[in-house]
Amino acid sequence: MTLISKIETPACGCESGTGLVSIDQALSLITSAAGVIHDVERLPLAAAKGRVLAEPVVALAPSPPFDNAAMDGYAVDTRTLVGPGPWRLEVRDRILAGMKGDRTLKAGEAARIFTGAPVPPGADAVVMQEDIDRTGSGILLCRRPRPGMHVRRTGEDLARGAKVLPVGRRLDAPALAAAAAAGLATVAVRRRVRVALLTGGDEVRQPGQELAPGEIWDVNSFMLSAAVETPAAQLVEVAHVGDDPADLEHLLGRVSRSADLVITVGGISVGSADRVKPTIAKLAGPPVFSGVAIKPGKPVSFGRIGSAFWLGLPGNPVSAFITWELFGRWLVAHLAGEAQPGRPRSHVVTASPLRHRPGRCELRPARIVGQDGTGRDIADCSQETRSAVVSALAEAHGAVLIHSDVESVAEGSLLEFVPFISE
Ligand SMILES: Nc1nc2c(c(=O)[nH]1)N[C@H]1C(S)=C(S)[C@@H](COP(=O)(O)OP(=O)(O)OC[C@H]3O[C@@H](n4cnc5c(N)ncnc54)[C@H](O)[C@@H]3O)O[C@H]1N2
Ligand code: MOO
Repeated sequence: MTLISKIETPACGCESGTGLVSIDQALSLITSAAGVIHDVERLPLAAAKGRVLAEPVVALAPSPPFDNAAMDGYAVDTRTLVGPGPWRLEVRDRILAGMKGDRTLKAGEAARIFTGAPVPPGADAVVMQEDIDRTGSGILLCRRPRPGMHVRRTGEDLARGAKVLPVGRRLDAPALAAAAAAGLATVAVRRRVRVALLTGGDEVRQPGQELAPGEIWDVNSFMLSAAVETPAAQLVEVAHVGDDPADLEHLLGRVSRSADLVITVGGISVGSADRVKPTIAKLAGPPVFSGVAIKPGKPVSFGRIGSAFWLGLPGNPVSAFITWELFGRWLVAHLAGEAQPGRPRSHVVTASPLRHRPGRCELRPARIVGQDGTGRDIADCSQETRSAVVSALAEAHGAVLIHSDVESVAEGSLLEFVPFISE
């Protein structure tokens, strides 16, 4: 079902007796719980980039709307070229893109024509200007053109009424091109998913502030704000809360009334200061899942708070980023109504042998460093994933997936690759 599930065999071990769910179980629990946000808005095409269609796009007119030249050259009627060539044709008319071009071509005539200009009545082919010889006021054709040559036929791209884009299609550049070619001025799209991002911890200060002993600069709010905000998802609140559970409870209660998705970062592990899960339990009862057999990111959890969904990411920045990429993007794509959430599967070969401690499936940040002789990407990564090493993240193009039961990966082995998305 998912890009991960196809490669994750039952022997993977993610499921085995750990009290944690597998990656695939987590994705499927998210899919079952997260319904599409049904609110729809109509936007001008220019404002719809990255949004998800709530109604199909249907062509209002054929595209192209008239037969037109695919090349700069001469419009001719192949039916009037009798006998063996060469044929001399007198050039009448000069038809540029945007002109009517409605004068009928007569036998023995050609019309000068430019790319995109309407092919005049009577003509059935366009000969490239490179393929003729000019002779005074005429042209000399040495080779017989094929009927239809270099003519873009009315409706050959889209017929009137053709279904161009389905509900659930994200309006990327090619989809916007298709909607524009279909003649739509506006499109019906889902409203943006409203996301609240709550980071935590008394030790966290803003970059630039002086650090007292034991304090660190905030990484997560910058990293996740940048990752979360997309055309389909809108950050409605970014807030930091200290370790006082009462503050967290108050904030969660408030943002869960205005957001569709509340993301907490940190405070989700087992320490006594890790107050997110008890607070969520107090406010909303048990989560849908609490912990995934994945490294990094084991404590990642998912559930509800009131009418909002809750995604609890671990505080270690690498763990937070990987779990966002894997589970957060999946969740947002479902809420946004994307018909095909997830990303195309891809595989890479490893640049060097890898060691792995069996237990959890690992997503190890990796950098594409070249291609092998068969064109496959070669991924380089370190011998371990360290969940607080942010510098490794900045160098990575994505993460390789190492199965939980694997102890070593030989150089050149094929591994699934999860690219990091930058929008
Ligand atoms: N006894 C156990 N300890 C831990 C376990 C465990 O199973 N048993 N799991 C470890 C794993 S795995 C992870 S991942 C972390 C997750 O911890 P939390 O989600 O509770 O996160 P925190 O403790 O709040 O923070 C972890 C780490 O990240 C730093 N941090 C937090 N916020 C930020 C921020 N905004 N910017 C930069 N760095 C941040 C924080 O200072 C900590 O160093 O738990 C392990 N422990
Ligand atoms: O699962 Mo944690 O993210 O390894 O540090």
